[in-house]
Amino acid sequence: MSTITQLINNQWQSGLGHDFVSVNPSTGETIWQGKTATKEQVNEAITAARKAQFTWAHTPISDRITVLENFVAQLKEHSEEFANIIACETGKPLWETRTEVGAMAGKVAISIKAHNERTGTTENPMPGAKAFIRHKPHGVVAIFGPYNFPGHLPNGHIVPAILAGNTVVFKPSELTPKVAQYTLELWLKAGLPAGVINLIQGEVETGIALASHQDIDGLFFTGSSNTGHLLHKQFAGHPGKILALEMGGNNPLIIKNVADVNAAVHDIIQSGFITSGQRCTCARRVFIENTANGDAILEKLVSATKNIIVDDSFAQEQPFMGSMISEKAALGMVSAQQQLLDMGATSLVELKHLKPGTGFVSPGIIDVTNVTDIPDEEHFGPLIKVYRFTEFDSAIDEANNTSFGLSAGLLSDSSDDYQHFLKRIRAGIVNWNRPITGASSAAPFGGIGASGNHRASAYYAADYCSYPVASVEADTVNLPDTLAPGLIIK
Ligand SMILES: NC(=O)c1ccc[n+]([C@@H]2O[C@H](COP(=O)([O-])OP(=O)(O)OC[C@H]3O[C@@H](n4cnc5c(N)ncnc54)[C@H](O)[C@@H]3O)[C@@H](O)[C@H]2O)c1
Ligand SMILES: O=CCC[C@H](NC(=O)CCC(=O)O)C(=O)O
Repeated sequence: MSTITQLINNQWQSGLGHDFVSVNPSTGETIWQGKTATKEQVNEAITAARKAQFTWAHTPISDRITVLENFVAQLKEHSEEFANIIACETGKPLWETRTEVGAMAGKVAISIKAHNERTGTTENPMPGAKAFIRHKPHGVVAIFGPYNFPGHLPNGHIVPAILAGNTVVFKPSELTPKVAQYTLELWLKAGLPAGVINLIQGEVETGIALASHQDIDGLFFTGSSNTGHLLHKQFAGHPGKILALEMGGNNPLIIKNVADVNAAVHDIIQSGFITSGQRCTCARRVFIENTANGDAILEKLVSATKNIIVDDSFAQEQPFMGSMISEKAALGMVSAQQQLLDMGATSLVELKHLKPGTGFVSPGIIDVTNVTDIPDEEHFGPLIKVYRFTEFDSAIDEANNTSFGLSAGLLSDSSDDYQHFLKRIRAGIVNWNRPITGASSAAPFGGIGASGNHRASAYYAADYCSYPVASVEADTVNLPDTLAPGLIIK
């Protein structure tokens, strides 16, 4: 196992901090070991990024795109190996990690289109001059990634950032260093110039050293709301630095009048349990109408949930759910469930930790209809909280009764219901008769409130990767035909 795990100025080097390891959560086996980057190494990475930035920004865009397209070719050539590495490090099933690698490759063409459409150059004639709108990169940006999509989500910041001419210092989740290292190996094979993307591995103290460094021009973050809030406080008093925050959610899904019970159950399961509930867009709160139709949907949901296959990433018969990211995360879900039970909730399907030393849990459903004062928290795992409702408007009010606002959805056969819902619900992603997970990279992606700071990523990532420059330009300096009143120039 190599411990040369930091990439600074295209040179691999060992961290000079303390040891840390990455564990396959399905087996408990150590699959990566290294040392954290020290403050000095973070500084070195930022210096390398700074040194490379002007040249990179002024490299013709066609050449920058060539590097990105080479990266896509590398992803395609090594897709199976990469999907295996993501599966080993996250515990996600192989079918899902294959889609993650596919999404990474797809990101490049989408980002190029978005870059041109949203941040291109425009020119307009005006009397005696021309008006231009151009865009410039911010400079050196720090990128922080989460563990649940350790390839795809940092990639969603990195690709548009370097396309726009920024250089990057990337700090991945400490739970997924191996995926990050492999990603950078592919970038190197793609012909990445020195200093354009630097990889800094480590735990919280490495993150703090990077986020608080005075020489970064911005920080693009995907991760938990707690960390995002800390970063936001840290950036207070630095209005010139751009901070893009993509955080968690306490996402509602309302179910009302659906004739096809199986279809409704499918969309609830896809919303709540995909990736073992470890997607920021997962439905945490499912509101089911108190009708015979609601009863039938809940009954089917309970039986289908009990039949969900949970197994190893590489099992011959692929499971719907793999392991959670760690045993700690799995035990955290068991204790969140217990907390709700202690508050008076009723378990409909118990979430169980399946195997000591691993992150395997079975999915759970808990009825919280009669519980008051449920904490407005994101339980980042496969536990659906069910609320039964009678009045649609009360369900919408309760759905909005959260500090978060990432995703929300309605399953209903009535378009009037959807129009009613759409006008009232507060979230950045609002779906009708589709799961609330699985957002498209070709659309803006982000939430309001505690879920983000109005700098949506995916298609709109282009917006926070550069700043607009408005210019009025003329070839020569000319005296205007008419001067301002009181002005005499002879
Ligand atoms: N909205 C989105 O696009 C989106 C996508 C995926 C995940 N998420 C959210 O991410 C969370 C799960 O990911 P996670 O647990 O890896 O998130 P996290 O907040 O624990 O970690 C994210 C990154 O921040 C770093 N970090 C942690 N504390 C820090 C600090 N004090 N200063 C600087 N850096 C610090 C981590 O090392 C990691 O690189 C969930 O809440 C989920 O909803 C959001
Ligand atoms: O865990 C959070 C991401 C969930 C995922 N969203 C995206 O992939 C957004 C698209 C992009 O960033 O390109 C989902 O909605 O399932």
